[in-house]
Amino acid sequence: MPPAVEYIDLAAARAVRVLGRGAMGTVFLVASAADGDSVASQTYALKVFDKRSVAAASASEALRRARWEVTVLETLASSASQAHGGHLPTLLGQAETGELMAWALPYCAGGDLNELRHAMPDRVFSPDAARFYVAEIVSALGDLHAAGIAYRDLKPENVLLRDDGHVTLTDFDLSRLLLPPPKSPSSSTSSSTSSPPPPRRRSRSQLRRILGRSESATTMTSSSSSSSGDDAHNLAWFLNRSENEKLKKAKSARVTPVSKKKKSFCSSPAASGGEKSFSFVGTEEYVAPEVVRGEGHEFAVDWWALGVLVYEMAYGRTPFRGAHRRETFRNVLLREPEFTADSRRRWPELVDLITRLLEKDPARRLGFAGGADEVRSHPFFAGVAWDLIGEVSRPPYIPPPADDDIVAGERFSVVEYFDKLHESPAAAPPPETEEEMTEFLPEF
Ligand SMILES: Nc1ncnc2c1ncn2[C@@H]1O[C@H](COP(=O)(O)OP(=O)(O)OP(=O)(O)O)[C@@H](O)[C@H]1O
Repeated sequence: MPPAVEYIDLAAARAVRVLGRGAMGTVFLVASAADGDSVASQTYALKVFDKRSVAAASASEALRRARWEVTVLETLASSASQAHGGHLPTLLGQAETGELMAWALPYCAGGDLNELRHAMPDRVFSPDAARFYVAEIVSALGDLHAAGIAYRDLKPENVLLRDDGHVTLTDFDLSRLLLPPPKSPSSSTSSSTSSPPPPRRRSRSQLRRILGRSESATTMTSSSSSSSGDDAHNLAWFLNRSENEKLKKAKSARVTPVSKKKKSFCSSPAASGGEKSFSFVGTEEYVAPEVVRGEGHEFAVDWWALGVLVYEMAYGRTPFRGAHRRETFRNVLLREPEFTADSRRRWPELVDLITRLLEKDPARRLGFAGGADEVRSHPFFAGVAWDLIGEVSRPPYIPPPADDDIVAGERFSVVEYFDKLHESPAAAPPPETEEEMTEFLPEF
């Protein structure tokens, strides 16, 4: 792990390229010339929120959200819970000026799990490859939950691959601090659990408003329903990253209707200390039924999202996706995931894992009672050396060594990049309108 640093001199930060853009900002690959031990001599990802990029009415909320992400990363840094292999990012440093807020994270050279899936034959992972990645994600979620953080945005695009091929979760602006789950003495099954407190359901009209809020479909490119062949390890063409960029799926639509106007059905306890959150956030294909229903939710939403993710890894599509949001949510509430007869016969443990994670009643869901330990003890993971995961297990795919750009490519100033955007407004992305921003704002 690179050493933690506390301060980044933004004026000196030189970027090799833009790694990605999201609702919260632009992520740069920074690889400045070596000048000692400072962060400026390292290669790292710098996430930058431009305070000028949002409409004034939304600026304070957006800034609060950026700060929240840094707070979560700081919480992780001070948490002793990363016991199973360090699959959560290390906050390397941060900086803030009048215009920009920035924080540095280790650079993940291997892209994300969604890109990698698209590089697979039939766009699905073999059960062995899936087991490797899912085991590391379970470890990451276990560490997060132990730190009292519900992730609430698990999806393949947020699972990044480090240069050693192991995974790191990213994007914590929708995360929520809750009371950590009590330690379970054993990995008991969910059937022995008590029921959760009485749910606070949405009224029928509130539910109708949510279901009817948008008819736009998410963008998914893969529709294969066959399971992986044994050649899923053939990743040769994935090494051609520029080719792979063309296949990158558009980010799944996020669901965060939390504008002030809509708070009537987003009432929540305080940001920390509450055992449940009532806000309505996530990405629609991964959102758990209790979130759609407006019941209080907690760590179990992450185990639901894991079930969706495992299904997608195995089948090349998410299990509940409808033609539009209303249909997706209806499917989440009412439909059971479909499995091919072939996969039931060949990989019964995988099918059982998905079925138990996609249990609609959170109190009966795998992981609800016994947390990550309960998930780890599922037969699908038989043989996984949990204590050594991240150290000795061999990733199915190792990204190529640092590209030439990092070693000798041109650099540009991060500060000037944003200044230029605002000098020539035509080149700048339009500021978010208040309505657009309401899609992104987490409730605090
Ligand atoms: N540490 C990293 N290493 C390499 N690439 C990264 C890293 N962090 C982020 N990226 C790239 O930048 C993109 C945007 O990052 P991220 O998802 O954190 O931003 P965001 O603004 O929070 O996005 P969202 O719209 O999902 O909230 C990612 O999809 C990924 O491609």
